[in-house]
Amino acid sequence: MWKFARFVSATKLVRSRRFSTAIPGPCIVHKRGADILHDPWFNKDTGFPLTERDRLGLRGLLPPRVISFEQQYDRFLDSYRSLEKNTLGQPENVVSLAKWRILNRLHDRNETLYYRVLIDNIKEFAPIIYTPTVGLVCQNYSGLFRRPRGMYFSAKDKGEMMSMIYNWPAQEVDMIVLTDGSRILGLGDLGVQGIGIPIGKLDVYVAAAGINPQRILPVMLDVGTNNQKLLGDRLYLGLRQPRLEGEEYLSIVDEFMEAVHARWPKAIVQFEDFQAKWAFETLERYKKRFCMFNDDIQGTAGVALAGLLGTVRSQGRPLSDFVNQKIVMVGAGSAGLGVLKMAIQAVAKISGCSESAAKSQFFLIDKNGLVTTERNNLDPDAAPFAKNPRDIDGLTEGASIVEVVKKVKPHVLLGLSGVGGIFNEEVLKAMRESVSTKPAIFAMSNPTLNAECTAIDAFNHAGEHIVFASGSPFENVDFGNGNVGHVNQANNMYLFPGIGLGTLLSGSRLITDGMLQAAAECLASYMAEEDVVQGILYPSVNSIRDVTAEVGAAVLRAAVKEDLAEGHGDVGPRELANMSKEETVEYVRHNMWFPVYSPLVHEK
Ligand SMILES: NC(=O)C1=CN([C@@H]2O[C@H](COP(=O)(O)OP(=O)(O)OC[C@H]3O[C@@H](n4cnc5c(N)ncnc54)[C@H](O)[C@@H]3O)[C@@H](O)[C@H]2O)C=CC1
Ligand SMILES: CC(=O)C(=O)O
Ligand SMILES: [Mg+2]
Repeated sequence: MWKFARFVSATKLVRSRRFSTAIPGPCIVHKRGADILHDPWFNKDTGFPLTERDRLGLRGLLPPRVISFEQQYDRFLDSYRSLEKNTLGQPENVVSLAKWRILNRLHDRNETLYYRVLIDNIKEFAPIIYTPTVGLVCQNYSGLFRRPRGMYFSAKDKGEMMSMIYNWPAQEVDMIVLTDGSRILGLGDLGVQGIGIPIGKLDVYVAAAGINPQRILPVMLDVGTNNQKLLGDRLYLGLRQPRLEGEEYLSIVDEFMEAVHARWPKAIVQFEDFQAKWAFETLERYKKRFCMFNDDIQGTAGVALAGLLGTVRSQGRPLSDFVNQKIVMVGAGSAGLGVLKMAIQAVAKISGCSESAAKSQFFLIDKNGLVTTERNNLDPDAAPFAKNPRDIDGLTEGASIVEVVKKVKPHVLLGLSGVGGIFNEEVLKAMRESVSTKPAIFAMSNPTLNAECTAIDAFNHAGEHIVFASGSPFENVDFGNGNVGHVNQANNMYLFPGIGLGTLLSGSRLITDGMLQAAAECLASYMAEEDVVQGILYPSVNSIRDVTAEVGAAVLRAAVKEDLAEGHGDVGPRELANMSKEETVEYVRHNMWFPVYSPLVHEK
């Protein structure tokens, strides 16, 4: 079988220069000829040196001229730029899908070049392989489908998963992203088409955390769909049946988790884009049994908390002032409730008060308005955050967003509702009355059209002095007076890669609240004071590998502190425990996979 460590020794050598001349270690390959050209992991296209063409039976299968990696890289970017030029003026969706296609074709053909292009240009390509374009790809998946990527387990596979898991060709898997397609971004139930999300998230894992792409596995758990349009679509590729519910549903997820654990006991499973009820239920069910976390609940919470603490700093106030910040949360689903829970824990920790006392500053709104204890059929997951009518003078059960904002005058208005434009002009103008010197508006829903407001509307209506963050990227806003409104991207992509990598390198078999809190605290303290006072709460996506190294190290050290670190590869728990903070960051950085062509050596 394949050898997996081929790039590790070369990592350091290559990082220092864009195209190093240092020779990386060899890679053993067990195939020859056209089979190599058709394997995107080994394929170098026209980059195979002549000696390698001879050794591997490739002579005559390629045009004679050898093209360097650097030339291939430039050639790809040139064709990408021509595509941009040729599609000028066409509808945005058409252009985005064309860009996704060209990247996807490279991904299918030559992984080394694909990931190199992605890593070097992450800010430009993240919106294509991740939000917002990945949403469009999921919506059009059945039509775009050319070849499978990842694994598909369906309700029809019940009883077979333990053997099916061995159909995956790689011997080792470190990172799995799993979805059931029931809540894809803010786009709802997309059934099997949601596979685009695990694929996109794992691309971010490779780019940001340097997880070896041979050790990743995107997974779709197809338990049916309740999306009538898809059920009636003749091209739909998933099971044509309503979603399984109750014990039937859970037995499928159980079987999958057992199968993964049996083959790869240390693989980390990231649950992604499950509808809220199953997101919460599966997290409680598995978090003490398997190495897993829910990104929408836990990753988002950490990123949002870092942003909320940033807004306190941006007001020039000490972090201890977080306890006095009034926060209106719009959206009581997996993401919104996850954020509330973590933020309330932070207030309790900072102030030393009980969690129930810490709740007083938070107001929760869902599709039926302000959530209070007077609500009929109050969702049990939201119940702990429901307001007692006695404590909300002048507001009643079901009050609208604008009513709550006008009355509370919050420091922060945070949207995780999935409803585009819900922070309308009236709501944004009401934020002008905020008690904060720098009111903050977080429109965190994805993709772009589902954002609660646009950046332009936020600055126009709420004022140029606000702090703004969105889940999908927007351009900074030019006020035309020499000033610019900075747009932050508040997206869990700043945390999940570090959570995964830190856990992997620690060798922990669980992901604890302590490890997640360490990740959030690390991100919260990442930005320098001079940036934060200008409303820059998160680093540029361009520095995502640096952020991930820090976050990964924080997670690893938390695992060591909790005595959960069993070590990874040759590095045992004692060595991990003896590393200083700086050494841990360097260790994490050093273990990031980096794409370069290695000499291929054939072995039978
Ligand atoms: N920026 C980021 O990193 C992340 C963003 N998200 C985004 O957050 C959104 C929500 O995700 P989940 O919580 O998992 O979804 P969900 O479906 O579990 O929850 C949505 C919530 O919004 C509420 N809601 C719906 N319509 C509303 C309205 N008109 N007014 C007020 N509230 C309304 C619902 O009652 C529900 O409580 C999605 O768009 C998702 O893409 C999710 C995770 C991370
Ligand atoms: C970013 C993300 O995880 C979501 O929108 O669901
Ligand atoms: Mg998600």
